[in-house]
Amino acid sequence: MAAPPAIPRRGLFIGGGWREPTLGRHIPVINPATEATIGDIPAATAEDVELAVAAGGPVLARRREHWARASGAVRAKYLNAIAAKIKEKISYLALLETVDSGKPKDEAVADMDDVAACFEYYAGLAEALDGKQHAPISLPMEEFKTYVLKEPIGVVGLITPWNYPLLMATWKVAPALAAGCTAVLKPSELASLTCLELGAICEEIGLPSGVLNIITGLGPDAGAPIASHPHVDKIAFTGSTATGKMIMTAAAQMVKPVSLELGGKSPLVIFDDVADIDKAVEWAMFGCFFNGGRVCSATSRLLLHEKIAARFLDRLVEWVKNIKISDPLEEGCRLGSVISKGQYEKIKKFISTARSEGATILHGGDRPKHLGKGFFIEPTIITDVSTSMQIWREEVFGPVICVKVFKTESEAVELANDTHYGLAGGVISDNLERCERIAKVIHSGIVWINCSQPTLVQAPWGGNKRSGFGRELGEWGLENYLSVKQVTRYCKDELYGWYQRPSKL
Ligand SMILES: NC(=O)c1ccc[n+]([C@@H]2O[C@H](COP(=O)([O-])OP(=O)(O)OC[C@H]3O[C@@H](n4cnc5c(N)ncnc54)[C@H](O)[C@@H]3O)[C@@H](O)[C@H]2O)c1
Ligand SMILES: C[N+](C)(C)CC=O
Repeated sequence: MAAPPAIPRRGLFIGGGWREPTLGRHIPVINPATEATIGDIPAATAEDVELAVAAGGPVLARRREHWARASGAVRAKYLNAIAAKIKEKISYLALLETVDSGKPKDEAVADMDDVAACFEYYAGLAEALDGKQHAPISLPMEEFKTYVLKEPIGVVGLITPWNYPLLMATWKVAPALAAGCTAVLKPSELASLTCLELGAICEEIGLPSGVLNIITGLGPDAGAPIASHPHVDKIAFTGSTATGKMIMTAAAQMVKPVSLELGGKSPLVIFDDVADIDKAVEWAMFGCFFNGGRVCSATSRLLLHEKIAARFLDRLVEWVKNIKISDPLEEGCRLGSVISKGQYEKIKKFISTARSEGATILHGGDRPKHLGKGFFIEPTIITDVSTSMQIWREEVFGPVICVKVFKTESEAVELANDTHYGLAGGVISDNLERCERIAKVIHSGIVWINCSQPTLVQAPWGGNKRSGFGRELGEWGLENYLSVKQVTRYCKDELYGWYQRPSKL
């Protein structure tokens, strides 16, 4: 088993340096796999948000202007330097995230790889942005010439969740900085350690002070003041639909743009023509048990064609029994603990409600017998589910999959779309025409064919309906932080000639 990492004690990262929170409060950091308190993080309040956003006053404003006016190529140098430092510290950061969140060490390493790749990708887009400035607009007249500038939106507030702590922050920080924005990042109070280390990395590479500020603390105390701050020009939020609504309400008071990446209850439809059942089973598992199911896009509603349902479920149970559930620092762990006691209790309640509503717990549903301590829950498969049940309708955000059986393609589509959410969906079939047909009619921002969950930094990410709006990643991620300015010039020597020239007296 890997040795637990040393936990650094950090302050808030404001204006390029570290500060104790104004009110001196801290939040304990609990390793959810051992229940031990391993450190603490600062609990910021509105006073600290004020410092991060505005208290730098004119000096900070000048620095921000400097960052905004720097060429994309200059900003790219800093982003590449951050990526290089992440790579240098990858094992340490991964271990830190493992003990902070309970996710398996191997998954944390993969996340840190993605973090570095995301900074590198947006370094590339920052450079390319220089070449896209002054793009001419074709006009049907000669007296005007128009071009377009893409300018940073300004100061952005980035509020992020605990499921992929540093990666979800990076999806926002990297494009925001690439665009020339300055940012205040507020990670989740349940997993902030690696985001604070990002502050240390910014310090090490000499990122101009005030460009990225990192405020840790509780949502209502440290997140809400960012959302409602008059000098924060945009909010990018990833988290629950309930919090997303509050953020949108606060931002609306100042007509502040928001992008919202919210929850999901995504379907995975599996047809009877799959020749290789094990291949489909593995994707179904990846879709809902990877990262302990704490994935916004988890395909947590499994739809099985009636002809393969029994065989598929037998095989799924066999595979699931084979998952190594252990302290996430152990070699080969594939399911760690959930994030907190609160989340553990919430997931147990989902399972007991499903049981009391008449569903069958086909597998799992409890704490694994070999683990006496820590917030562990077995991978859980729930069958005999009806569409009115809570387990079908609400996001669990844990290792719990619910199953329904269908007879026809149209019934499968109807069930797949039977949700207020619209983040992702998947279809597995050996008939590619059928897959393409279904990809078109699933109401979601992402559709996977013959797989579930691959996430590519180059491709757009985001949802419809109550899963939010706006797209992260790819060029869409950069556009989130850019404002488009039209510049139009009148270029004839003569008068425009609409009004009559007064006579010269
Ligand atoms: N769509 C996506 O890409 C995506 C990705 C990851 C997670 N998620 C969603 O995130 C949720 C899980 O994350 P969570 O439990 O951390 O969500 P959450 O909504 O509880 O918290 C998210 C962030 O918002 C902050 N916050 C809470 N109350 C606030 C308030 N009143 N004002 C401002 N900020 C506030 C929290 O401190 C945290 O930093 C799930 O619903 C999941 O689906 C979505
Ligand atoms: C996209 N992903 C899976 C990395 C994060 C969503 O929760």
